[in-house]
Amino acid sequence: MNKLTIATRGSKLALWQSNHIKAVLEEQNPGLEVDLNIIVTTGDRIQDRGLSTIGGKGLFLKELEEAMMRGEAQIAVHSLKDVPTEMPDGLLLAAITEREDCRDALLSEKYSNINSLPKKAVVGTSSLRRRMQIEKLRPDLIIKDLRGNVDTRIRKLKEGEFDAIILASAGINRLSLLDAVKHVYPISLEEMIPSMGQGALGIESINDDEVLKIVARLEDEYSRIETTIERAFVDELDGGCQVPIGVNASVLEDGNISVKAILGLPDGTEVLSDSKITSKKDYKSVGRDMAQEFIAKGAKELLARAEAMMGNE
Ligand SMILES: NCc1[nH]cc(CCC(=O)O)c1CC(=O)O
Repeated sequence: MNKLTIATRGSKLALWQSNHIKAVLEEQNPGLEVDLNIIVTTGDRIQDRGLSTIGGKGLFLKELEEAMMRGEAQIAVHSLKDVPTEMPDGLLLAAITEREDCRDALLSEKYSNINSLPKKAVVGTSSLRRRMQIEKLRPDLIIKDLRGNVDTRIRKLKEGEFDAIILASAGINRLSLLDAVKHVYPISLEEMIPSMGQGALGIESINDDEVLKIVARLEDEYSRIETTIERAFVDELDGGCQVPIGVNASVLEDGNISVKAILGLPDGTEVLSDSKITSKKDYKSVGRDMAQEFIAKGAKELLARAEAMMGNE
């Protein structure tokens, strides 16, 4: 094989990620030429409504997957957190890369962390998961919807529409935006649990031995273990990426795994959360087991109520 095409969205972050994988693949496979096929997805086109109100899974993937099915690309590079837990027939989540910082970050021109935000400060996020957790920490803040790609969100912060916004650290680091905003505060996992897969790239591939062999070298063992737990948890709860669920698994220095999860109402008034340390040998079952414990405590009912609230927003 001497040529491989990556289907990619055209946002700065998507292009950075795809170009990064292109560079790694070309380095690992001398003689291989990798090119990008840039495609506009439904998620990119719909900018006026909160994505959480549109519903539907995989809004950022559909057109990329269709291009792969038509043979116009062999792989797609995604932020793993945007990849639904169920893959379409014929396509595989062939590799999961080493994680960037998986935490969320608070960005502000005025305040250096969550505690120093004054009462009624306006915080921007369109993520129900982030909203739920910031409301739980600081019910006195005002949360306002914030859509758009990373650049747009930072511009709106700088224009003064918000006192602070929340973004994924991974996106900020990849786009070298640490200096674009005065304060970038990484929110600890104790304060805010990230989304499943946050910080990792998922390489989606056609089911072709030659392609799979090339892609397999992008795989990171710990990243696969951690995100397998996170994705199993969300899958068992039937949640997509637009639901208020935070879940994180982290392999610790001693080889055990710390797992934390939270879900509830987007206004933070009712949440279920849990954290545990588990052995690495249980990684295939721990996500589903933990989800079942949440379900026994009423998680499904809570998520149904969360969904009903979203519809009314
Ligand atoms: N929701 C969009 C999205 N998908 C992936 C990232 C960041 C990169 C990552 O988490 O891997 C972002 C931006 C954000 O949430 O701030």
